[in-house]
Amino acid sequence: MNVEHNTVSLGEFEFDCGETIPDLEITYEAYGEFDGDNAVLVCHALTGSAHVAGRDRVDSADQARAWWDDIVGPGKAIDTTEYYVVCANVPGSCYGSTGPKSENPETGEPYGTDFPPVTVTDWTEAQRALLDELGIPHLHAVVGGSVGGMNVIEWAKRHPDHVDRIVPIAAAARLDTQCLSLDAIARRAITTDPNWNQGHYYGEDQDPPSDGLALARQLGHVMYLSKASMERRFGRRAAGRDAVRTFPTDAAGAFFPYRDVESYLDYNAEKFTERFDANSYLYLTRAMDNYDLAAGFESDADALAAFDGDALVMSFTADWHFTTQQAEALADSLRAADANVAHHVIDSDHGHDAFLVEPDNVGPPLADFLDAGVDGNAVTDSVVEDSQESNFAPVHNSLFSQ
Ligand SMILES: CC(=O)SCCNC(=O)CCNC(=O)[C@H](O)C(C)(C)COP(=O)(O)OP(=O)(O)OC[C@H]1O[C@@H](n2cnc3c(N)ncnc32)[C@H](O)[C@@H]1OP(=O)(O)O
Ligand SMILES: N[C@@H](CCO)C(=O)O
Repeated sequence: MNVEHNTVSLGEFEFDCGETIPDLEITYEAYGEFDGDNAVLVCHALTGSAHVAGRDRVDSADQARAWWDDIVGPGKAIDTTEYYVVCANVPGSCYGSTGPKSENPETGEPYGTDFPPVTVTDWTEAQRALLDELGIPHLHAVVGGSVGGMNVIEWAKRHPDHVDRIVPIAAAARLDTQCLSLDAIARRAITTDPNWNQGHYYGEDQDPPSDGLALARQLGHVMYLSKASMERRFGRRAAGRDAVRTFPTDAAGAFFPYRDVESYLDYNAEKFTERFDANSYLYLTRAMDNYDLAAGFESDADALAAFDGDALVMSFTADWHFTTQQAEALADSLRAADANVAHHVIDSDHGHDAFLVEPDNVGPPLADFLDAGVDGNAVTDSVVEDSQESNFAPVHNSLFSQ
């Protein structure tokens, strides 16, 4: 697979908030050959990177490495022998693009929390500027999951003439209140860690706020799983004898079992603190929380009114972070905007991260949609019940199925 891995300087960048930095660098990866009209932009999720595919390419255990390798590659759903696939690390992140841990050229020190607040709009405009730099005026499609799906719909809102097809997966026009509250608690875990130091913890003699970041991630990780899958996978059982608690407990606490689910969350949180920057976690969760498709317009449909391409909205039945009903509301707004829309509901009990780990379910409709739009063979359009009390099961999925 032909892969470019580069960091480009986009020069002075004005953020949505009005602040500027003298130079925004964007790290991106591109796969395949550009033929003028085959570009597909992939938008990564909260803690993802530009490294969307090619698991064997670098020796790293980082979970953000090749995070959609089952979906992107030669002969895969986003076929790199057919499409020129670009994925860029978003501003504010910590995987190469400029963010809080980058050096502020004015001080020679890391920006820390002097870095301007970032929004999903900033990510979209940075991607637009990157594509200009790469000589790509028009996109065949923009695809992304989770907050990457918000990034996708922001493309349809801001650059409706620059993209033919959009695929927001496990996404919504805005986060619900429960998720906002969990994100706020997660940020509090970071900012109350004594090592956080108002976001200036990058000195050689300083430790990062790893305890706060680990807690924040554990809250996030629970949001990405479902009640049923956690029950099935861990139940109430105690962790194996080899499991090691990663934080101290008291003598009374040691009387009770260290549970398998705790071990799982602890292990993954520790791994996460090795790969992600706490300030970036603050910045990117705020961008996600702040996102509101209707901002500046009367409604979501108004915000999307200029987009008349094809849209494949994909959702998962057990995703409570971005529910199937929120996805249906987004699909309805796209329908009202006269786009060709299919809402493909995947019956899965994995939860939100199903978009990362169920390539057999995600791949076929995605591949067929990229090829033929909403008329693609594996693309279905499900009717979703309106009620908050429903179990989100699709009533039928026949409109576009064979
Ligand atoms: C674009 C992006 O989204 S990049 C970020 C990717 N997503 C995340 O990081 C979200 C949180 N992570 C996850 O949900 C998962 O790790 C995923 C989605 C990345 C992968 O899911 P799966 O393939 O099902 O992995 P699974 O959850 O089984 O295991 C994850 C790790 O926990 C370990 N683990 C599993 N059970 C236990 C347990 N009881 N105790 C301790 N560790 C455990 C596994 O050995 C594995 O370790 P490894 O990463 O060192 O190989
Ligand atoms: N688990 C994914 C999706 C979060 O929305 C991530 O960490 O990026």
